[in-house]
Amino acid sequence: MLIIGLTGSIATGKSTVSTLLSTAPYNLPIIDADILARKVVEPGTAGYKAIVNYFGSNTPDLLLQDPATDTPHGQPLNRPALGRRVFGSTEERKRDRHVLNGIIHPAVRWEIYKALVYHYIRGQWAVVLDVPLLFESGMDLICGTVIVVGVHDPAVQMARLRARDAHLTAEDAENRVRSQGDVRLKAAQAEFRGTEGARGVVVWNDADKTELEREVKAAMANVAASSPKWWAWALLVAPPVGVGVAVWNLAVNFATQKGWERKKNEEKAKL
Ligand SMILES: CC(C)(COP(=O)(O)OP(=O)(O)OC[C@H]1O[C@@H](n2cnc3c(N)ncnc32)[C@H](O)[C@@H]1O)[C@@H](O)C(=O)NCCC(=O)NCCS
Ligand SMILES: Nc1ncnc2c1ncn2[C@@H]1O[C@H](COP(=O)(O)OP(=O)(O)OP(=O)(O)O)[C@@H](O)[C@H]1O
Repeated sequence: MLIIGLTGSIATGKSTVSTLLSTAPYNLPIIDADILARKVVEPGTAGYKAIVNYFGSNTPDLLLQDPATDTPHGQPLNRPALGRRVFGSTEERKRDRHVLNGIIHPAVRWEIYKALVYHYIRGQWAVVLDVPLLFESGMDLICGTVIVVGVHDPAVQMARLRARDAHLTAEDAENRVRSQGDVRLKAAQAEFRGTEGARGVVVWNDADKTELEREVKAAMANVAASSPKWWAWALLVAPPVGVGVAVWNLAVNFATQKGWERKKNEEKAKL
């Protein structure tokens, strides 16, 4: 089964692309890390308790105060309020973001592994792993292909974010954009994996949605040519070969990650 990692930066169009990939003619199953990140902090979960323990004492509006949303396990998290605690570039925000990631990411990773096994057993030829922090969390290691959805112009990204999330102030929106790496760098990292053989693919989303559909079609033609369906089924009926190929992929991705880090360090040293 081909694991297609889908990433980008905030509001660059990942969800729009994953919606396209989940419908005809692609019909791919989607594992959405944002959805899982909500599930693992629902009232009553270990993640919820850890967040309330750490952030509760100095975030007065951490929980929603609306009786309509109460559950038997407690009041749900007030996500915009938590977002104000963790998005931004001050040391305090970075530290709090690190703590929140440390609570949520291991739980999300576990949910992702469970979902991958489920789709593998069902004989899917490919599955899309929609993870905003794919590179940062190291999950690109397990992906046969990484698709980065990017926009060249940060102003377009900001305008789309503000239009979609009207409840965010300009400062909130700036903080969210600054909390994620530059999407152009992520695009370069995808290309570094190798565009031939579709290990890394970049979908630029500066124009309208029709153009985006065209970009996605071209990207998926490239991916399907590099990893045909018969190959996924061959791996399913011969598990030892499947395991061998998975180990080989991991090794290649690990070497590529190291190569990318070396390249970035060399570029930094030149400055
Ligand atoms: C802080 C939270 C509660 C804010 O929730 P809210 O509903 O307002 O935003 P939402 O979850 O839809 O996130 C919107 C976008 O922000 C970006 N983002 C989310 N978390 C992070 C993070 N830790 N670091 C950088 N960017 C992030 C992603 O692009 C995401 O798609 C929430 O984002 C969260 O729990 N983040 C930590 C978990 C995480 O890293 N999720 C990303 C996938 S694992
Ligand atoms: N090509 C486009 N033209 C116009 N609007 C677009 C285009 N692509 C996406 N959008 C809009 O931009 C907003 C952000 O897109 P989307 O939600 O897909 O981004 P995302 O990368 O998944 O964001 P997040 O990281 O916050 O989850 C949405 O309102 C979407 O409808």
